[in-house]
Amino acid sequence: MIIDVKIIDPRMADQLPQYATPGSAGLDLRACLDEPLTLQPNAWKLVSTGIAIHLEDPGYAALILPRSGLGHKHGIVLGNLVGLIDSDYQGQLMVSAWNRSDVAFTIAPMERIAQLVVVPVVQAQFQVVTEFAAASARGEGGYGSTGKA
Ligand SMILES: O=c1ccn([C@H]2C[C@H](O)[C@@H](COP(=O)(O)OP(=O)(O)OP(=O)(O)O)O2)c(=O)[nH]1
Ligand SMILES: [Mg+2]
Repeated sequence: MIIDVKIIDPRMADQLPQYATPGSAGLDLRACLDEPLTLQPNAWKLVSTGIAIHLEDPGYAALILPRSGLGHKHGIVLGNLVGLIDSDYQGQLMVSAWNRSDVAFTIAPMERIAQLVVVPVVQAQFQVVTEFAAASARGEGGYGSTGKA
């Protein structure tokens, strides 16, 4: 799939998001910073990526997800937990970097801080009913109704 990308910060021209391996699902996003950014414990900051994408087709969206190494080892996750990029969004991709740890962490300029996953999307339409046509095995059960183990 080809996605239009706009380079907002010229430093990103030769550092566009890439799949690290042939089987990667995520494209690493870099922190387009002028200087190192220190996030104190429990601080969060919106970080520019220096690029914009336009998916255009409403059959796609992109998700911004944490990188597992940064999240697990350093507590650097996302302030919005998951970022959803709409197919019609044309602005700069932004990463809400949140230091959920109790140790300060410094993000270096151009460091890979999160990853972008392009996913298919179905836009649903609602049809109002008073009863669902067929009873399911689950019915209204939820929130652990099937037991613990
Ligand atoms: O981590 C993120 C999340 C969102 N966005 C951009 C793309 C997305 O299409 C737009 C709106 O995001 P969302 O719909 O999640 O936010 P909202 O609070 O509902 O804002 P809006 O009223 O603009 O839809 O912001 C980012 O750049 N990074
Ligand atoms: Mg929205």
